[in-house]
Amino acid sequence: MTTDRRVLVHPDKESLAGSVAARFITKMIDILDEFEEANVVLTGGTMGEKVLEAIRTSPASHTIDWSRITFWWGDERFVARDDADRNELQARRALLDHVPVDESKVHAYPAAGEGVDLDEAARMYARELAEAAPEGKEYPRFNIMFLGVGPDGHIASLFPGHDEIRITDTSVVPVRNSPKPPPERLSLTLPVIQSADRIWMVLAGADKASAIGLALAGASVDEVPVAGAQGRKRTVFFVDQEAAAEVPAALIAPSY
Ligand SMILES: O=C1O[C@H](COP(=O)(O)O)[C@@H](O)[C@H](O)[C@H]1O
Repeated sequence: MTTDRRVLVHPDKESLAGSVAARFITKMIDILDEFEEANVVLTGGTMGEKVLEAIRTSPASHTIDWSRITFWWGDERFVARDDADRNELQARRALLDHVPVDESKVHAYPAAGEGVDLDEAARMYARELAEAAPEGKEYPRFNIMFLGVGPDGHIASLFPGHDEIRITDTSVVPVRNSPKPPPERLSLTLPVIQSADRIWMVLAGADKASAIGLALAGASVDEVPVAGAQGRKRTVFFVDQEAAAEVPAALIAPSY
């Protein structure tokens, strides 16, 4: 894990989404030059969806060999598969339904109403991760993990002050009583998040400013979960100007 965290500030949501999309396409081409297969973790949330739309509409999106990317999600709302709240549905509509992915490599969480309860759903996703992992590991090596950040500092479905943020002995947790609806969710745990090579956080809006400010000022992970989001190689906050309002100037890298 590296402690180096960068903050790249963009004028608005549109330029932020476009810039992350361009970086994603370039980085994926590099990764797929180096490795046969890549693992990417998607996020729900407003900016997560906007970034996927920007990747889809980029004239360069066809330069990626989509069939060599395995997709995972950092978290999921435990609702019916066709519920508009579902992160999987949002990502499919924004990107996955429009590019030639290999459907066997799209690993969505189980959905509610399909005969599996929340606890079993968490165990099933943990097994899926383990089956795709290198020998002796519990989950794949994630090349890029996208994360959204809530106004309360939550990442994936790990909320401040809730037990799940402290769980380290499993890769996937069932979440009940989420402070943000819907109440039942599934989430990767913090050790899995911290195992990613690159964590790319995408967030915009004034309501996110204090979460990112506190995280970078050294708040505890228990109080502000995003403080614990650090990848092995790179950790980048892609933000708009409003979300950057409380970031110390010294931490802001030029973005172009
Ligand atoms: O519920 C969730 O919220 C966060 C952030 O969402 P936003 O709309 O405030 O950007 C997201 O990261 C997470 O994946 C999702 O399940």
